[in-house]
Order: sequence, then structure tokens, then C-alpha cells
Amino acid sequence: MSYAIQAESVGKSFILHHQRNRPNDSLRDALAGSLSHLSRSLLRRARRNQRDETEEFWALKDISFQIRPGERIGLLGRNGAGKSTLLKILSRTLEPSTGRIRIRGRIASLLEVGTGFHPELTGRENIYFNGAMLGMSKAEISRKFDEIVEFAEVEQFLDTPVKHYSSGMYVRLGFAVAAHIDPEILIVDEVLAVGDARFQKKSIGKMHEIGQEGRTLLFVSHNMNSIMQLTQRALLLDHGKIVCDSDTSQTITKYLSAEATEDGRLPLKTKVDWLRGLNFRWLREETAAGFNKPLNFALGFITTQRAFRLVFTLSFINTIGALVLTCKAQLDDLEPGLHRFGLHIRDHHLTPGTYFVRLDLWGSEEHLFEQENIITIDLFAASTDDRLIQNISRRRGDKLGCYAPIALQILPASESHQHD
Ligand SMILES: Nc1ncnc2c1ncn2[C@@H]1O[C@H](COP(=O)(O)OP(=O)(O)OP(=O)(O)O)[C@@H](O)[C@H]1O
Repeated sequence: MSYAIQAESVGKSFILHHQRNRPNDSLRDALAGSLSHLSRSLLRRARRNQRDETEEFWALKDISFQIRPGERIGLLGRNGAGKSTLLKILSRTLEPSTGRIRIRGRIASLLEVGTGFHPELTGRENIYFNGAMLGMSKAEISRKFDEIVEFAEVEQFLDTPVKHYSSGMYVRLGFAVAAHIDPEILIVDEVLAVGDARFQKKSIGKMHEIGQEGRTLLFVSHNMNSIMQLTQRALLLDHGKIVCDSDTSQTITKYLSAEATEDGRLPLKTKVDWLRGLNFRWLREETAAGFNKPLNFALGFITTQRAFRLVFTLSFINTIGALVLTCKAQLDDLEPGLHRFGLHIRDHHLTPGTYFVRLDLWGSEEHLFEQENIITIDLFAASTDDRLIQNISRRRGDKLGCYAPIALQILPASESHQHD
């Protein structure tokens, strides 16, 4: 099978230096003492450093995959999962410690703001400099020059050294050069997060175009919407390993589910002392399968003082990170004690699928509690009609859509003790 990128058992290890516990007074002494004292203490410190322990750390372990020409791939994972390390290896700025990679085609990568730019050179000079580094001839760059400048929107600063550019301008110029060298493979790391919203939209559009032209795209982002828009397949990295390689929506679901807590029953920590022992759970067994069936949750907590105007909000986020439903309920006056509520949501109109629930509690003047992904719920189709709804929403592709907020129906507290 032909491939654009092939990784075979790729691993990458780094040596971590652990500084031994040492008395913290050497710097303080040095600052207080004379210069000779300072140099003596720095020397002592350097000698001690030589005795520091080292440890081998594997940032990537046994990574194997194949990307076909023209495939658009997303790369997901939590902070530190190994995404940037993998991209650096693929774009050959880092050598793997084990395994090997093979690349077929001209590759352009945008890994960090300002890579491939020389700070003292002007924008104009850097277009040539950067273009040459990415493998373009001078004639090719001259032909594309105006298009690059127009895309980057830096006309006015073309003859200014780029060290005076803002990070947004750096990104725009870097993206414009990389996107205009006609790469066969484009690798982009989260770079869009730095540009403003308008430029992000424009660069997503450009990447879409590049994808439509049959180029290979590898894209890392924490923004599920962009990953969903741009890619068909996504890899999920966790602690340096690939834990999912599937179509994008499935990988996103897996990623967000892993982020969510399994069950929110454990006491959750609030931001104030007078509200404790918060627990929240989805009464799965009381929720019938099928479209628009009522959802039931249980919420409990203890208050040690009287509370006025307590507001709960439940937010439902779909698998591409879009908020599709917000529910709100308010309690006007709550005596100190143990409180338990059944939260009942009818007519939510959520289509069958997976949702991540966020819970917020607000007091009259402060935010008392917030937790993303407190619980994951899966709503299943129960009948042919449900499946029709599911198929329609799936076929629409975007799976977006806001539903009117509804009020939570709060059942009277089943138990409420006076607190002493
Ligand atoms: N040069 C290095 N020396 C030591 N450790 C490193 C080095 N580069 C990366 N690491 C470690 O390797 C792991 C993976 O880092 P990497 O930057 O690839 O993660 P990431 O998935 O891109 O994270 P993020 O989403 O925060 O950008 C991290 O634990 C990081 O601390």
C-alpha cells in the first residue's frame, strides 16, 4: 500500500535530571556575601549538580501507523501525551531513539511560533529564508510572494525585522509561507491558537483547501471543532502510546470520555467552606432509552449556613465540544443542613449520542463550584424513529445545534437536617 508517512515502532527517550534535595541557603548566602563568596558557592553548586540523579523518560513508546497520501489526520492527547515530540520526529527536527519513519513527499511543518524565522531579518527576507528552508527555489518564492504577503496581512511591516512582530504576526507569516509552498504533506501544531479568531478561520479554510487538493494533512489541536472540521481520522496519544486510531468522531469521543470522571458521586470540592460533601450522579437506571426521554440526576450537599439564591446549571457538551443544552434551577432560601435533590430534565431534545455534563453552582455573589465533564452520559436509540433521528444528525456532519434552555425541575429535598 502506498503511504505518505509511515512510522514503525517509533520511541523517543529523554534524560531527565533530578536535582537532589539540597539546603537552599547557597544562593541566599551568595547574594548576601561577596563576589568571591558568590563564585565559590556557584562552584560548589556546580560540583553538587554533577552528582544529581538522572532518569530515562520515554515520551513516545512503540508508535506505529501509516498515513496514506491525501489523508487528513488529527492528533489528540492531553498535555504532555507526546504530540509535539511525535510531530518533531515526523518533520525531522528530532531523531527517534528507536524505530524509524519514512516520508514520501515534500513536507512543510509549523510546529512552534517563529520556527524557521531569523529575528534580525525583515518579513520580506524571512519569506525567502523560510521558503528556502522548506525547500522552495528563489524563483518559486518570488512567484508566490504577493500571495503569501496578502494572506499573512503583513504588507505594512514587510520591511520591519520580525523580532518586532507580535506573536500573531509571526504565526500569520509562518502559516502563509508553509501553506503556499505547495507541500505534499502539511504538519500543523496548535499554531492556530495564537492567531485571532478571523485568522484562525482563514487558516482553517486554507487547510481545508489543501486537504481538498489531495494533500496529506497532520493536525494537532485541543480544539475539537477544528479537528472535526479538518480531519477524517484521528490518533489519540496517551502517555506516549497510541490508544485509539479511528475515525475522528470516535477518537474524539474516546478522548473526551477518558477526560470525564466515571461517576461524580465522590465528594467534590467546592470553593467555599460552608458548602461541603457535594455529590452528583446520573440515575442511569431511571433513564429510559429513546429519544427525548427524561433525564434524572441526583445532587446532594451539606450547607453550614443559610444560603440565599443558589443557582445550579447543567451544561451538556457534545462530542465535538459544542454546548448544546443548558439547564438551570434556582433555590431561593436554604436552611443549613443536608440537602438532596432529584434533578429531572424533560423535553431536552438531545439526539442519541454521547454528552459530557458540566455542573456549576452559583451563590448570590460568588461561583461556588464548577466541574467540566463531571459525568458522561450515553443516550441510546430505542426505536426505528430514534435511529432515524440519529442518522439524520450523523449525516448532517456538523452535529451542532443549540436547544432552548429549559428549567430543571427540582424535587423537594427528601431529607433535610438542621445543622448544629
Ligand atoms: N527535550 C526534552 N527533555 C525532556 N523531556 C521532554 C523534552 N521534550 C519533551 N519532553 C517531555 O515529553 C513529554 C511529551 O511532551 P510533548 O511536548 O510531546 O507533549 P504534548 O502532547 O505535545 O503536550 P502539549 O499538549 O502540552 O503540547 C512531556 O512529559 C515532556 O515533559
